[in-house]
Amino acid sequence: MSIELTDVNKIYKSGEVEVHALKQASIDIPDKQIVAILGPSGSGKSTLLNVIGGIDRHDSGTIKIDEDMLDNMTDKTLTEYRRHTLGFIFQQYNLIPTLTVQENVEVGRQLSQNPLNMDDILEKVGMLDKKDKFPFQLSGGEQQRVAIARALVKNPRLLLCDEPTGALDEETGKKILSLLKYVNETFDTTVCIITHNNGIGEMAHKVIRMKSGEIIEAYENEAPLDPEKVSWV
Ligand SMILES: Nc1ncnc2c1ncn2[C@@H]1O[C@H](COP(=O)(O)OP(=O)(O)OP(=O)(O)O)[C@@H](O)[C@H]1O
Repeated sequence: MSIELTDVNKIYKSGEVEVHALKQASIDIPDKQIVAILGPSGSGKSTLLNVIGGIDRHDSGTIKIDEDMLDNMTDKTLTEYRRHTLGFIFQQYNLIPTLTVQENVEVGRQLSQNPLNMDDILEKVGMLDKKDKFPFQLSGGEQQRVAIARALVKNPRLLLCDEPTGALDEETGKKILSLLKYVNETFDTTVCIITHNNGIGEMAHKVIRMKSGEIIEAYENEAPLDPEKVSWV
């Protein structure tokens, strides 16, 4: 799934104060790539992901996802787009504490018209043998695997990840990155990863660097590193 942003602006207003969270952002993300979005806190990374994911609307400019323009999509079409095309993964996993692993993943499956087989996905993320456990019985890395399974079972063409390893230690974080790479290669999923960790840029096909709402740098990596080999900062 390819993504093309042209001169995208997003301004948040609270009272008299305006925050220009995205300033004339233009970027191409080719299909089937892993993209790392880097930048300091408040630089606009989540805003960029949220407008691409149709969670938030941009104020001006154009966003094209494959051949579809998000700009004038009705709320209904945007909901369909989020439901059928996207998977989201967050730093805090957002699992439902009263549901088992299997039941949490079932929530994702129910949202899709074209879901993948639940046990296959649980096996691929290494959680099949723990499918009857509750989130509190799992480590952070295991909970993130379940969150990835919940996103993947929908069979999304685009996976949007906001600090997916932010709560994890280096060893576990690298395992999660390896899983994202595996997902990208196995399912041809385009994967966008927001991170403070510059090392994650080393495994991406493309790196986008943001500062104060602007995309200040974007480059392709000739030879993305294996996730196990990236530096961890
Ligand atoms: N809903 C909102 N209402 C008002 N201002 C917002 C809102 N969301 C974000 N902002 C502001 O927009 C700017 C960009 O925020 P954003 O969350 O996109 O940055 P970020 O790079 O993802 O930061 P972090 O790494 O801390 O998550 C910040 O100044 C933030 O305070």
